[in-house]
Amino acid sequence: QTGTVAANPEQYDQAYICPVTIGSQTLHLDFDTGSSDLWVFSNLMPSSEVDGQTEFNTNSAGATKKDGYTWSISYGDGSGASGVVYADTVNVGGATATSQAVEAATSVSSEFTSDTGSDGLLGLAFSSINQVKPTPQTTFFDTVKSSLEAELFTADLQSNGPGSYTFGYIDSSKYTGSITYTAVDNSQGFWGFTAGGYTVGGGGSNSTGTIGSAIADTGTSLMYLPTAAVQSYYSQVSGSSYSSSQGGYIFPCSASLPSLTVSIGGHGFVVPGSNFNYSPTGSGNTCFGGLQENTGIGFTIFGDVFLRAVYAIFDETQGSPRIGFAAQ
Ligand SMILES: CC1CCN(C(=N)N)CC1
Ligand SMILES: CC1CCN(C(=N)N)CC1
Repeated sequence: QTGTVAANPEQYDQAYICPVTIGSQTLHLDFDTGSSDLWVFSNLMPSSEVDGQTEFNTNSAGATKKDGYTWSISYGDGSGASGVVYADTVNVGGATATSQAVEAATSVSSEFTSDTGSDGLLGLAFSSINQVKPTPQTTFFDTVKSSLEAELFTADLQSNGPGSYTFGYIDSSKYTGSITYTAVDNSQGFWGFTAGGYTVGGGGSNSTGTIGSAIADTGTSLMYLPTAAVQSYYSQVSGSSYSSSQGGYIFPCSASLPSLTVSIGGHGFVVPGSNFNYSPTGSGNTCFGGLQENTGIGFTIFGDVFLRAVYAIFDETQGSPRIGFAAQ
């Protein structure tokens, strides 16, 4: 089997939300290659924590409670959720898991309550970091992968318009040139890979540094690189500065933004300058940069700002996992 589903950007491309059918309900979930739990708003939550989201009905005929199973998850930005566990049929664009662990929330943090476009998350990192106790559950991809035409999924994220995720096949209309594959280190549960050198702007203002280990993360909006690369980038953006009040680099919204070329698997991938204007700060006609320092996160993250510039293939067809990137 295969699946194809639209990836709809929230405001400022902050996250990508996809329709998922669970039993007879359709919920809109944030697909996240940086976590491994499929959790949903549910009828078990206090109404004070729900602001229009669709609630998974744990009383529906097809939902089977997994007695004694609970979950609790917290994300890098301090948000979090917790609850209990059911098994139900989950269909993502035609790819169907007949008995998938669906983590029904009994409580969510305010960040999720106010994220009115999202009814929960669908984790696509490795099942080794699933947060269900007493027994971790498999991700949707792990549950269905043996039944897919090919054991892979792909991400084509777009700005301000629908992109797509596919399960089980590569859509050759989504990229140009060839796919460059590189090995994945999943020892921490993420789609980890090694990135090489970088160049700011097309003018050959070559860098001397290399980026090193990184993760490909659809659930992170921005791109977080080592300080040296970030300082090198913003040194080419006139009027840019680090704003402690905004919590990152900002610049005049009218600034001309250079591209950033990153070498992965020996191929240079170009992120256009426009990708690095993330959103207005709301003050002084300054804008918040889509490239920020990785200090404090503990990971170099190739988030949506990078992933919008490529077609990404999350591939387990070779036995050990690999990730592929192609220009688009
Ligand atoms: C390493 C962190 C990256 C951001 N996260 C995520 N997309 N769920 C949390 C883990
Ligand atoms: C990876 C997750 C981080 C937390 N999120 C949020 N605050 N809306 C959702 C995505």
